[in-house]
Amino acid sequence: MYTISKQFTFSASHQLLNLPGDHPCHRLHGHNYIVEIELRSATLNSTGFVRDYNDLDALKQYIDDTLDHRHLNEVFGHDDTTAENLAYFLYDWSKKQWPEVSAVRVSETPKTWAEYRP
Ligand SMILES: Nc1nc2c(c(=O)[nH]1)N=C([C@H](O)[C@H](O)COP(=O)(O)OP(=O)(O)OP(=O)(O)O)CN2
Ligand SMILES: [Zn+2]
Repeated sequence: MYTISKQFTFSASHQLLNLPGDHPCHRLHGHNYIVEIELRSATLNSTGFVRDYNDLDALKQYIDDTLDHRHLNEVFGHDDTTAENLAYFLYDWSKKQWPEVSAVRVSETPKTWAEYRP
């Protein structure tokens, strides 16, 4: 099995309003998010790729258009704007574009990663 991955970044604000009021993440704050998309395949195409990394530029465009420099609670229309939910949201969109997508990971801080992998 072959696995490839590519990272994308965006900046956004959010508030986890379902946390207790004294939790720091209840307050308005922002992150420089890192999104990592993973694709898997048992075979390679005629070029020797699982898929050309350049094909994934559509995800960069989607992230720029929908998430970058936005308030995530407004984008999603709810207050559970967690890294887990972001990972699922971006997995769901990406899987519809590229069937080889196997997981999406989201980092909010240098020490944290959340992953959605069905
Ligand atoms: N399972 C999750 N836990 C938390 C999430 C999340 O999305 N999933 N999000 C947050 C906050 O939005 C933010 O990411 C804070 O994370 P945290 O690691 O607490 O960041 P800090 O910099 O404050 O932590 P240090 O321990 O000082 O590094 C919270 N939890
Ligand atoms: Zn946060």
